[in-house]
Amino acid sequence: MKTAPIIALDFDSAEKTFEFLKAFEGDVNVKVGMQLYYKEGPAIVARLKELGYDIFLDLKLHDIPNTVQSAMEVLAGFGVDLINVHAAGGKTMMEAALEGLDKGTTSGLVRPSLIGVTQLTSTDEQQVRSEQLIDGSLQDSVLHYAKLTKDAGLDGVVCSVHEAAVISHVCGNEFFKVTPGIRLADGGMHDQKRIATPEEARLAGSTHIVVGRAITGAADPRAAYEHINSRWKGTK
Ligand SMILES: O=c1ccn([C@@H]2O[C@H](COP(=O)(O)O)[C@@H](O)[C@H]2O)c(=O)[nH]1
Repeated sequence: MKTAPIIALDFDSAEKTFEFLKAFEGDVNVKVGMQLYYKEGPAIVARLKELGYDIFLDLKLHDIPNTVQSAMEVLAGFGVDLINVHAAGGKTMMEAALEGLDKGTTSGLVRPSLIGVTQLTSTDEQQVRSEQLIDGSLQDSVLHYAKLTKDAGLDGVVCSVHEAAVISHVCGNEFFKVTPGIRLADGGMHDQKRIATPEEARLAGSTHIVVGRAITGAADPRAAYEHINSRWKGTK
């Protein structure tokens, strides 16, 4: 997947999605999440692919290993570039996901990169302790999931910018650190807890940033994208 920001297409219809994308060429990366996928199904992925976008299919699979393996075998046929599971599903589940992807990547296809979600960027320290009953810190938990993900043979993780540097240190620079929760300094947090700016993401060693509302909710989404991209790349 290209290193350009990944735009989260959190829309409720194909119509709104393609209206939004009129301002963008096929050279941006896009993310199809649960809302759009559940509404439009595999057809939305096929249409985006035809238009040349690099696609992150963000369905965050989390089930027993056999189910995840079978689902991944199907999803491998979609030809997306990046796909994910919840690391909390465990090492065996992640290995099964990889096996499913390998099996479903038939000739003419390239296996999508597979990443594990560590702790959602909407989760904070307090929730980790009181809701998940984890004794250690949130960073320890994220790092633990990152190591588990690497041991399972995956290509990287979804984490926040705040954990990217320590994950690079332990799992290597090449290991994907895909970081949502990106906000401009004057932007609202919405439901996110572990936010950071594009500059902070670059300096922390994120390999990719995922940006939704800071672009899709902007008065001029194309200008917002260019602004975020230049900060991410360090050209402004
Ligand atoms: O930990 C995670 C994992 C996934 N996401 C997804 O990224 C975007 C972020 O949208 P914003 O509007 O920029 O907040 C959204 O699609 C989430 O499902 C995440 O935020 N955190």
